[in-house]
Amino acid sequence: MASSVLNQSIATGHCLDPAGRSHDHSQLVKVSFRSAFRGQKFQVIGSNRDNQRSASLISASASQTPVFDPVSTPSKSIISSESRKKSNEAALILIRHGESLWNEKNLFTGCVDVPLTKKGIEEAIEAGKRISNIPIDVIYTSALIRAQMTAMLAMTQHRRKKVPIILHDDNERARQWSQIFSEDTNKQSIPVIRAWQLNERMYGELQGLNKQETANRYGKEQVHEWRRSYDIPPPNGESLEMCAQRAVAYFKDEIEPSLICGKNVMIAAHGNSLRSIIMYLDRLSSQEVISLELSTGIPMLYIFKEGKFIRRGSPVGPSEAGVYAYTRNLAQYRQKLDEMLH
Ligand SMILES: O=C(O)[C@H](O)COP(=O)(O)O
Repeated sequence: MASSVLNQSIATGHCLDPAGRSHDHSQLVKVSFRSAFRGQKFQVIGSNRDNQRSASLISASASQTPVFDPVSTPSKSIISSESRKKSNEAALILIRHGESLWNEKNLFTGCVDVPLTKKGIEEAIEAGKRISNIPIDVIYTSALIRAQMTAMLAMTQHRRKKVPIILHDDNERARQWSQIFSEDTNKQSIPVIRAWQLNERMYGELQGLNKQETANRYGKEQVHEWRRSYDIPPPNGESLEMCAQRAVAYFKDEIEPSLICGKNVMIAAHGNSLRSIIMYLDRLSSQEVISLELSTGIPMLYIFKEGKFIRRGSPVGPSEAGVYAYTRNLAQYRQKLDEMLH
């Protein structure tokens, strides 16, 4: 019986990515454990905070240089390992969940856990087609079903055909009972990490109210202020600033280390938790973020390279020959996928 022993070691603050390159992360705890993905050694990088258990999870063996992961074999590699190191980059895909049943009813949703509508399901599948050629090594979702549905439905369209598997590591039994006993199956899996920190902003006493009726009752300006100001919370709810304090902190502490180690990440979350993360990525002011709106189910691509986030726009469908969102590395990944699949 595979042990899912969690061996915890305080690292020297270095994360070794799969290619053996070390990245200095002072104050980081490197925790490695044989997880539910038996046999596949995972390197769990997380902040030194007491929430090590929710530390980022990156697969240490799934791929060497993630952008070339699924089909690269040394003989076929069209980029020398040296230039790979130089060109090491990571893709970050952000996607707001598809339309939910309460979006359809125009109700304030916040942290109420409602599923997608049929249209939302279709949006998630369409989003999956748009990112079907982009490498994904780990997926983060909020703890809410509408984000998890969006991620899983989108991944049904991915051409690499790896299987996204939601990690259940809330306790030792959950870890033990969700173990996988095949190395090959592990390699064909993508860990999905659920994090409440990525939940939609908590809308307090507006949750469940109709947005139009609320505007009629309290006035359009007041509702707009609650919905789109930076630091004014709805009654007993979270302001965007308060949402950012948890969502951006989680991104920096738990997700960014995976990107630094070259892992390609998808985050499926919510309008406001993603607005707060984009505010960080694009360095928007509290004034600029007010006008930032995210549509449901539209993927946005960033490239993380040399510590910077470069916004690449929203990838159009896989059929387009040369989409502006792709970088050279991503175009080569797509080419290698084509070779593998034909
Ligand atoms: O929580 C909700 O109601 C929506 O997901 C986002 O609402 P908002 O666009 O009013 O912030």
